[in-house]
Amino acid sequence: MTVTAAAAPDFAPAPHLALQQVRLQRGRSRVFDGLSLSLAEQRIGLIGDNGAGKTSLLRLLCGLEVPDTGRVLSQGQDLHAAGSQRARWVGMMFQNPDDQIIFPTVLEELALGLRPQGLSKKQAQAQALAFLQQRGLQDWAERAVTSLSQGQRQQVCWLALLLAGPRSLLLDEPYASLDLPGQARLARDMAQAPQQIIVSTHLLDHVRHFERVLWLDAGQLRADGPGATVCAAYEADVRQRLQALGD
Ligand SMILES: Nc1ncnc2c1ncn2[C@@H]1O[C@H](COP(=O)(O)OP(=O)(O)OP(=O)(O)O)[C@@H](O)[C@H]1O
Repeated sequence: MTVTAAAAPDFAPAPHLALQQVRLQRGRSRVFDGLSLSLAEQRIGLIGDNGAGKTSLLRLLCGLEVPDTGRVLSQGQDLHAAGSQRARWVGMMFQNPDDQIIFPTVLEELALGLRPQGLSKKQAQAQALAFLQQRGLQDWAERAVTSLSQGQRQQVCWLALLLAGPRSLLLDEPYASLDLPGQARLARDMAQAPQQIIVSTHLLDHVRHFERVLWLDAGQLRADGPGATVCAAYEADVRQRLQALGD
């Protein structure tokens, strides 16, 4: 059996997420105050300082945060009204793998993402095993997630998302714990994935070549355009701020 990630994508030709006048309060922070965005490109980067709102934006886009006012749409449909169908539209790889992984073994975790496609537990586990075998990772199938390093757990999260194959993949700091080979593997997988990918990162070289990068600054869109242009503008701003501090 050949199992490719996202083997049966159900996305329309142009995956399209959108925020309409979104206001979001998290704790005491007013994170977004009327943010509107249309996200149609295949590769979108999110950059900006700590606390700028990158994770909050990704959480809104996958339905983990509900806006206080405004709407989040996927292909024109309200994300929050979609219920369980949402898992076929968007999936997120968390910054901290322990926020994502639910099951004790790698195989069970990977199989979970296939269940929304209507597969039985047995069918899902068989597909997940075939997927691991194709990648030479069959030894991982029965391994306890707790026995994996942080970077290996992050890899499991990526594989689970890739296998589940929603039409938009949201990655929050996916490179944070990966070694250099792991980063290269992830970049290669991303380049080959047919889905829309939105990735938040502080490692600008991973998004500099993207067709679109958003620079978030205190919940506002500071710049929006081709990766090379927006990354250069952010770097220049950081240099200027450091100079002003006398560093
Ligand atoms: N669980 C939470 N409860 C309350 N406020 C939060 C919570 N998580 C984030 N915030 C606040 O929301 C704002 C945006 O945080 P967010 O995590 O989206 O930023 P970020 O750009 O992803 O930062 P980083 O680069 O550090 O990951 C910050 O002011 C932060 O203090």
